[in-house]
Amino acid sequence: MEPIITLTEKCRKCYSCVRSCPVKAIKVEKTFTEIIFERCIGCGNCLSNCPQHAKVVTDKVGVVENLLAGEEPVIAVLGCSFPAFFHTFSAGQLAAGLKKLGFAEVHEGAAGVELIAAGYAEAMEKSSEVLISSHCPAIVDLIERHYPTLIKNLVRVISPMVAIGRFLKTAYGPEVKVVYLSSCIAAKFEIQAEETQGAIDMVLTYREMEEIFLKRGILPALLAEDAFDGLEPHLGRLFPIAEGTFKAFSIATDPLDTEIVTAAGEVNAMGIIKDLAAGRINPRIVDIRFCYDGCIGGPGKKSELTEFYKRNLIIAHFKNDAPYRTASHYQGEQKQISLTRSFTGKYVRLKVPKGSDVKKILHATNKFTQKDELNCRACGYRTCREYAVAVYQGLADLEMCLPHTLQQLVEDRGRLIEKYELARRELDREYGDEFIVGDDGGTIEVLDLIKQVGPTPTTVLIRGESGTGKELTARAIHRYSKRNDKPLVTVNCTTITDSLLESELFGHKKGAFTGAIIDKKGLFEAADGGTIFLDEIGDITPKLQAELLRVLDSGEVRPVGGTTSRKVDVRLIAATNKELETGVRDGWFREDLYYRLNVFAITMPPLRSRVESIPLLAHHFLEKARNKLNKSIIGLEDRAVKAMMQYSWPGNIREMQNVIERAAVLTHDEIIKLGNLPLVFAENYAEEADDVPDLRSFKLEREPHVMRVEKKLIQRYLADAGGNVSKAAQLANIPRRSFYRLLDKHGLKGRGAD
Ligand SMILES: Nc1ncnc2c1ncn2[C@@H]1O[C@H](COP(=O)(O)OP(=O)(O)OP(=O)(O)O)[C@@H](O)[C@H]1O
Repeated sequence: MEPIITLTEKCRKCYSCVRSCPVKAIKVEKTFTEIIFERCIGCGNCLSNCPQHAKVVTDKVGVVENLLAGEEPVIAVLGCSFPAFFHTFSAGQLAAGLKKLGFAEVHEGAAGVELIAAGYAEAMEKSSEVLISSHCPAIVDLIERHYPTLIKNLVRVISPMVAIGRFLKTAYGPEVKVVYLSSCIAAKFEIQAEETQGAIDMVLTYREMEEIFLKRGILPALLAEDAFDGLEPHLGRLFPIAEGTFKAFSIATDPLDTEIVTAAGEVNAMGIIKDLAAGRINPRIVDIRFCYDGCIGGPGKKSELTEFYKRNLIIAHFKNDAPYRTASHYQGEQKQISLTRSFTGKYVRLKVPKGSDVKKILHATNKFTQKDELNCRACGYRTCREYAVAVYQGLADLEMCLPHTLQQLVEDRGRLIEKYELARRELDREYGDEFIVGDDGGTIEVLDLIKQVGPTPTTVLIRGESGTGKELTARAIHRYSKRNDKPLVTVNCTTITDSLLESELFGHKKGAFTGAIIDKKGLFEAADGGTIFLDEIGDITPKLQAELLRVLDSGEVRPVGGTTSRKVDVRLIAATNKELETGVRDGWFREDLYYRLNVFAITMPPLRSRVESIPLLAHHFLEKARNKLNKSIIGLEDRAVKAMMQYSWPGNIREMQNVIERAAVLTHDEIIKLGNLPLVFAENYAEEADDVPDLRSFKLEREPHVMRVEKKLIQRYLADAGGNVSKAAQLANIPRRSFYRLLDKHGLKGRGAD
């Protein structure tokens, strides 16, 4: 099983892994991304950079627990960077904790560093080639899989981990199981490689080890120190820090030396590998580690600690004496173990696209000219061309191009709005007739104008507040015209973005702008022979105003990006709820276009000035709602109609249509009542309706009742007080003088104080 797996259900295709993978070993599937292991170098970038934690280390905790529960002895080897991870207790306490878990012995991987030091010294002495250190498994994989020409430069010596594994299996016996603890993910890949397998049985990250301690309730900080086993290392302990390799291998370095070079971290490592592959540099030896800060910065590191602090921890461990108890089988003359290894070219050639293939993919993501290639890197590739190649090779998909996807969204939105408008009009047509209802003076005047201008080719400007019936009027003009067997194309100038509107109206040529994948005809051409209705004309940009004027004057349209024009025969009807005269004065509307449009103007009166038509309109919309909702509603309550006549209708006829449809939905009766209308209708109505009783007559009616009750009360207080006025006033809790006044008012008499 591969050491890293993708939890496909967690992957959200954010492309973080694609962006962070230095060798583009991530394949984009339909709903998740996947590692291509033939290309993967095990650097762990995809693990550390996945915000969803969808890329995870394959769980080996259970496997190690099973080993510990088995018959064979299990040895733990601590990678050289362990002091920078397990820093809250001593090395001896860590050894005690591991033994408590059931490990037979605990060794330091630093001993493996010292086992291979001689191999490096020999290579330095004998080789005439540039040497590249081979202890970092990510670098070995990088060279084997991506820079095979550098294989000859790799030092033919095994890594410290493999060295200690081979040593233990020789000295202790082949039955022993060796578990290596490390911050390195690539080590998990290394133990599976053909050239190195068999030395180590399992690699666990420090984090996984921590998990086992927690699971088993072992707190090393509370344990007494125990001794390490095996060979006690010295300089090998410095191996995980920058330049530590040379120190551990006893190779003298100097900062001014260009012969002995160190590089750590992805950018530096990739840079130096490229330099070496291109033959730009020729040092004697290069020590390369893929992780920043060397092995103390591996993917399984303690990220809350700084590099400096971790360095200090490594140096402190180097200087301190950890307890050691070296068994006899590790002492004296060592059995010979093989420290050399070979390397294999594992380069997988991906299919190379032809120039035309790349071009096709670039076109599919709206890149027609060099300027369109933004090289924004949002897809994770350095250039649009590299990305196009990756798409060709199946490593990337078209959606990964962010500017293209955003553009696509804008266009889809425009198309959806257009479709919505069409559907809305279809519904209007289905559920309502096209007739203009109303018998008030304003409506009759509008109908007369429609009849007059309809049959002519004259441009018409329809003005009026929103919802007053401008579009309905435009449709009526078209119906009265000689073009009524040809299309009426309606365009709402505010629902389409400015940039799209020009191409929507006049069409565009392929490649005219990002997104213009094919030639497209405009709506003027679609309306040829018929009528175009431009709603909300006051909202178009000055640039479009100029183009529209040109089309009206010349009767020719020129597609965006085109060089030739085409004659069209289109009648224009425009509508606006804006004060175009103010626009001309303030400069946002062209004067010449204004005069060109204002040849024949029809102004739609607001509903509040068509009060006489409200009952007619109300019944018209009730009929429409009844059909639409399939409800048996026979009429409107008088009070509801009166309330509608008192209302000011800021949203005009459209508002009325909506109010009645809503009331038809709400009512449980066959009649729409005042209570079915929005509250504001009832509120207005209560204040102004004429069947509310007159307040003055109410007062007059009330008075005799009040007098009768008042007289009875006074008589009762007098009776209770035995006729004594002062006492009666006290019982009534009013001043004596007031009580006398009430006695007078009702013609009663009482006694003075006794
Ligand atoms: N006189 C009328 N008779 C019947 N229905 C009408 C009348 N006037 C408007 N309507 C209806 O009211 C609704 C709104 O009308 P329309 O869309 O024509 O208004 P508009 O002025 O173009 O609105 P906007 O400026 O918001 O686009 C439509 O459903 C229309 O059928």
